[in-house]
Amino acid sequence: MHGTPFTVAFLGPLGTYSHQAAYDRFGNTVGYYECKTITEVFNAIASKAVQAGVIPQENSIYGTVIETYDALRKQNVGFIRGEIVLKVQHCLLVRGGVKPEEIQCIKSHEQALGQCRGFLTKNFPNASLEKMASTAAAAEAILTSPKCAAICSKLCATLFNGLEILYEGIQDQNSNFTRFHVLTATQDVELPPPAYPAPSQTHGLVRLTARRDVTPRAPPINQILAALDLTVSRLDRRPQLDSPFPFCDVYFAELEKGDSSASWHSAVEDAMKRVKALGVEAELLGLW
Ligand SMILES: O=C(O)C(=O)Cc1ccccc1
Repeated sequence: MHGTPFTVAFLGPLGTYSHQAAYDRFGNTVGYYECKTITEVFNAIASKAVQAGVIPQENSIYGTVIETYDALRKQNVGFIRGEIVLKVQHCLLVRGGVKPEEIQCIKSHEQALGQCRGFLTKNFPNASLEKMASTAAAAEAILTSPKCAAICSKLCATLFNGLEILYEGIQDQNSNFTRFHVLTATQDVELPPPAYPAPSQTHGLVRLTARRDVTPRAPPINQILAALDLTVSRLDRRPQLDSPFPFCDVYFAELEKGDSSASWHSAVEDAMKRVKALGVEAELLGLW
């Protein structure tokens, strides 16, 4: 008898950077499940329609992927189990034969539009910019919008018949990397081993919520970080949507293991206990 094949959700369609990142990690050992938005990837994991998902998290030029952190504010959002870093080289694609001077609009994912802002301002100051759900969705859309171009990967020129590359390497810095998270519904879902040697666990993500409606004298973030007393390698902040007070935030502290030989999991659990003793909510969103 065959079990359910291990299936990985990603922001589709085929040809997105998320697809490439997922393939780099899982290769042809798993089934794939295309989603239309990043939020849909989170939903597919939470509803157990898939066993894992790949989510873009940050880019070295344009920074945080906002939709990802907004989703990470929810309860039972899944658990981060790994990361994939992908080198990103953007191309400008058009329908075959379209000249640069004919381009009136440029479509892509907001991250890609942001990563190429300098190029777009210099070369297409009058074109309108249209945010799409993904880079490959933009490539697909220009098949039926001849006056538009798409920012996407070179791979899309092969995947979508009738498109050609007008410019290559158009992002504002030659060095451009996106980091993706591998998510499962819970910590105990068994992941297929990566083709490369699995790195030992050195990262953690903790969500920190100081609730002024519950604890009016909620401590400021510097006191919360001092109580964590671990290396915080990255800190993100998004508005707390259900707070009756304006300008209350949720913080996401990415932790990095130091030299200590103690168990990383228990070091993070102990740090969370110190934070909770201040009356602050601390939830573990990932260990990898
Ligand atoms: O739209 C895509 O291809 C994605 O996977 C999101 C994204 C967009 C731009 C750079 C990295 C990831």
